[in-house]
Amino acid sequence: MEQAAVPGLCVAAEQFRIFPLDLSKLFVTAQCKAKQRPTSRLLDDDDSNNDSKKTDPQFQWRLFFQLLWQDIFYLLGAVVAAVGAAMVNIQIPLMLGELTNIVSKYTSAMTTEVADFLSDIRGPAIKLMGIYGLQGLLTFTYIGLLSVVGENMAARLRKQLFHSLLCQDIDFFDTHKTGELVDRLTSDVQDFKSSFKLTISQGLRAVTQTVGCVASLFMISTKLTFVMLGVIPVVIIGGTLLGAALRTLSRDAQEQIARSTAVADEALGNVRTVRAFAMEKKEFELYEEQVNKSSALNIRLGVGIGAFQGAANMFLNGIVLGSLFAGGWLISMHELQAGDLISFLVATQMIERSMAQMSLLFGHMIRGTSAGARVFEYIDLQPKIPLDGGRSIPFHALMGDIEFSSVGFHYPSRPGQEILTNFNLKVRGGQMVALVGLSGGGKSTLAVLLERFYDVTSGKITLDGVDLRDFDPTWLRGHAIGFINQEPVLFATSVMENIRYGKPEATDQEVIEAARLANADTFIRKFPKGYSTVLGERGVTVSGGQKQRIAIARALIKNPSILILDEATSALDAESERLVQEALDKVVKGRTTLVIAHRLSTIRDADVIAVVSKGRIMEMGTHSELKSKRGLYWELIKKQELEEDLEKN
Ligand SMILES: Nc1ncnc2c1ncn2[C@@H]1O[C@H](COP(=O)(O)OP(=O)(O)OP(=O)(O)O)[C@@H](O)[C@H]1O
Repeated sequence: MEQAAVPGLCVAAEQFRIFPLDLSKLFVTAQCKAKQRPTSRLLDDDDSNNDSKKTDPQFQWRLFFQLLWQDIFYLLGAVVAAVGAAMVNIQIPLMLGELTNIVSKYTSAMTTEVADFLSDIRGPAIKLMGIYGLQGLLTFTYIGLLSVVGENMAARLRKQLFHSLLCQDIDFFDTHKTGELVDRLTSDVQDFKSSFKLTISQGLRAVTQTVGCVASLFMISTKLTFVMLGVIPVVIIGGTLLGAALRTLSRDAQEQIARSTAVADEALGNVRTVRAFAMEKKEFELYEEQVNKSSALNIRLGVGIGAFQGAANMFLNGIVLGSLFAGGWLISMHELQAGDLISFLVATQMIERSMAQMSLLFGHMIRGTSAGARVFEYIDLQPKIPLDGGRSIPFHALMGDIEFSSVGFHYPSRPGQEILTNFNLKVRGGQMVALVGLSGGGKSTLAVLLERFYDVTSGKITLDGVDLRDFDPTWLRGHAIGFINQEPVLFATSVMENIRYGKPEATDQEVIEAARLANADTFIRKFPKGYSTVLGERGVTVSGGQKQRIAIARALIKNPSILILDEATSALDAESERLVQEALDKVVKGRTTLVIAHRLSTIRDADVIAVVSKGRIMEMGTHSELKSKRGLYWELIKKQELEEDLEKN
């Protein structure tokens, strides 16, 4: 009887190598991953960042099931295969016990016939091989099917979310940082997908295995099982307390990493500003400070995980030793066989592993559902101004008459600050109206209202007598109005594609025509690859004046009836300004044009000049009329002349 335990122990040792229990993963992967939101110099929070005041979004099961519905058969297949694999797994300890009993029978000196051994072992060995094979097949099936479901779901989520974000009102982008939105598209979708896959695969397996193995333990030996169950509460309490402390530490460490990443992100993203202010050393010091804090926290976490893992391993090995001791005692009393003890030990290991997985999964599930809730929140968000739908006027019939009638407006993000109050302005079709005035008076606001980036809060704006809100916004922005501002943004693609952005169906010839009209053709042809030259990120590889003329070509290619020029030349040097102004003079002819200008010299030829201050028109007339009045316009002229004199000297 004493000899019989030896081969059993060898099998047990093999089994323990199959199930290594790496507890460090429990904290590293289950930790609450802090969202890496830019913290702007770590101080954060202006009125545009009101996230901290918002409550956490709720997980929306309706959207979740809608998302899954298309892959329901794959999902059901995966669930069945995962549960099947777990049930097959439960058989393994019992089969190992059976094999051990046969092996131990031949360790006694009386039975040494090889033929007998082979015939005894053949049946159980083939059965175990079959079980291993089936388990492998089922594992392959559920992992494969879950990958299909998970990836399909993530792709659908990303597409729906991106579409929904693109459709949001402009005021949504006033209050949400780009980094946060990109974060939802990338890491939130990723977190949601991974935790979904893990919950289905490992969660179902772990629960089934735990229940099945506990039942097996009772079947093998009720006495030994009760001894085991007696120590489990101690493990759970100890593990929970230590685990909670380590999780907090882990979360702090993650948040600290996010903080240091935000510093690097901001510095690298704004490297030109950093260079211009010679702030490299300061930025490095800021980053160094954050990285040092993060490294200190991570060292503490590492030491904590080491201590926990050491204690846990000691405890788990103690359980093995205790089971061997108690089991051996039962064997000596002929109440248990060596094979049963092996079955018991392997089943115990399986339960430990399954429980460790469940605890790990709990963290994943929390993280996954909150990531999913954040994604669903924006998918479900409806914009107030739709992207399309409404009237349009054929190009030849559009007169371009614009009227602001008693318009009142405040930006949705700042309800307390009235920008326009009872604002009235009439622009006849084909007329050029210039808006001038002190900074912050509301000139650009008039332009964005005309583009219907926002809706007026009172009064109305009409185009050819029709309320702007009745028009199809896509037609309005895509065909009727061309907008050129001080800092146009170009995309990191070829010059040809950048201009074609204004009219996706335009031919190469049309693009070249638009570039010619915008005085851009000559310099584009001088680029190494002409119209195929790829511009750098945000168009940084062209000069300000060139960028502006490409932007003019892009606006012109849609042949808009109305042009809005918002300080289109104010960021340029004298020579570039001359070239751009020349281009603009050509293109404004025959179009209703709203010019917002600081340089009064550029708007002398405007049909009407309106002086805007504090959301109202203070004076209106031609250049010479306003000049002779010696009012606010005259003051502006004097101020500008003074500034120009100062600049020259
Ligand atoms: N997106 C926005 N959200 C909230 N407030 C805004 C927004 N854009 C502008 N404002 C505020 O509206 C007011 C009017 O700004 P607007 O840009 O229309 O003035 P402006 O006359 O064009 O000034 P400038 O000549 O300096 O460009 C300012 O007080 C500004 O701070």
